[in-house]
Amino acid sequence: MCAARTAPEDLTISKAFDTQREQFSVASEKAVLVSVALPDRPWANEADPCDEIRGLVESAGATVVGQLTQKRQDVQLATYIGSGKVGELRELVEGAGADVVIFDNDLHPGQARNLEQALGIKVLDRSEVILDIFAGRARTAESKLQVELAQLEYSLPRLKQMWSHLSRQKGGGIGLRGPGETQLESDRRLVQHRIRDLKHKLNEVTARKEREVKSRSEEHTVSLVGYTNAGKSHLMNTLTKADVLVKNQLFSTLDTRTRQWHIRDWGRVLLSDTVGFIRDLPHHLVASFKATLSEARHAKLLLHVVDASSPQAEDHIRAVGAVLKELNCDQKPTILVLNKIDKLTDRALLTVLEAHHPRAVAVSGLTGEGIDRLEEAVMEALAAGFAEAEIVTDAGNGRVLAFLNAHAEVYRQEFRDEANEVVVRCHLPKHLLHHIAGPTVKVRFVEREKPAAAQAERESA
Ligand SMILES: Nc1nc2c(ncn2[C@@H]2O[C@H](COP(=O)(O)OP(=O)(O)OP(=O)(O)O)[C@@H](O)[C@H]2O)c(=O)[nH]1
Ligand SMILES: [Mg+2]
Repeated sequence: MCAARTAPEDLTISKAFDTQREQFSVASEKAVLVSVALPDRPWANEADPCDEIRGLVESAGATVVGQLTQKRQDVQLATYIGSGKVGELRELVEGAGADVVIFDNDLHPGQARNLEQALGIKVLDRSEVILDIFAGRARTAESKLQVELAQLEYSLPRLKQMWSHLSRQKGGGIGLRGPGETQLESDRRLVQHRIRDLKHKLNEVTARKEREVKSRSEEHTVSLVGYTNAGKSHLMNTLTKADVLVKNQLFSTLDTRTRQWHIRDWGRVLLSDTVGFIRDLPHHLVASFKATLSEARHAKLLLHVVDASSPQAEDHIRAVGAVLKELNCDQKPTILVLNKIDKLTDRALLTVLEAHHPRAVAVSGLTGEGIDRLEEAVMEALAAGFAEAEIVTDAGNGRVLAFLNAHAEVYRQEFRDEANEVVVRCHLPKHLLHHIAGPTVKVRFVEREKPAAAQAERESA
């Protein structure tokens, strides 16, 4: 339920939110990175443990001025890293004149607060940086709502830390006493109120999107999913001759784009490009982006794009698998697309990936290599849910004839006057067959026939 909002509350919350955005934003700041390996969260790249967080921080607009790494058996409750390392970090921060420390790990609000007290500058974690990038890139009303919701849900348990920041900046003490405590309570209520309001708005967007997506349920819908920067948007442009944004940065795409893809000998497919995933994607973001991800959730087929030239390709495949599971998409027909093969200096890496994923298709969105094999694999996968059929029914069975004309690809319709029946030769989704079942309907499965239009196109080529 969403209570009616009043204008002044709106004003207050947006101010509080702006302050919080400012606190969490790292654009044009000098950052020191910290990456901690734990037994259940080892480094993806031992040779350069800060590789990914550096990419994220630079994508957010900050400059990296130093880094600190440590392997630990467990987390130090108060400050995540031990007191010796905190001292080392303080020296690094002072020496480099840093404005912010960014952890590649997720911190509890109390840990961030304690670290800020010890270091004297702001301390952010990986999720906050990802949220900051999303906030900076959100362009449509929908993605702005989604990002704001994710940020507020993330910030709610951290409001106290935010207020201690403000009180320190204003020359006050660190602890929250008296009026600060009251303000904290009222902010908490405002944030909760705004969260309810945003959820309500987003539920409406999600419901509308689901209706739109379902109205295309008879179409061949295919979604590109994959790790951020894997080349999804580039592949979309190559396949559909579209012109969507392609950039060598993390999270270029935040909104879904759908374009027509004409596959030779098959026909039209609707291809969607969507937001990229990353390991440990903040849970709130996945939940908030449900509307944007609805194309992927309802697609008949997923193309899981991976940057095969990355030494972390297997980690990326696993991380994407985890997000797909969270979206209940892990049982969907999926083709693994090993992209950027033009970039591979050592083709042995591709051989290893292909050995692990024998059904994967290797392509280059850049040079077009392998695209014909990808088209074949897509046709094969889409055809698995379809049947070629010859359907015989009474000539007067208008319901079945209308249904077939609306939902199937009808090649021929032949009336047999002597038997007063009609034979329809068509291609249709198997799950629709039960809609036409009845005592006067006979279905016979036959060999696939090329669609007339595709056949003509092939002959003229
Ligand atoms: N060499 C090479 N580079 C590629 C290929 N495909 C994409 N790229 C480059 O990889 C970078 C990322 O490409 P995008 O298509 O924006 O990646 P994305 O998966 O859509 O990324 P997000 O939207 O951020 O999730 C760009 O610099 C592309 O030019 C490829 O096949 N080969
Ligand atoms: Mg993209």
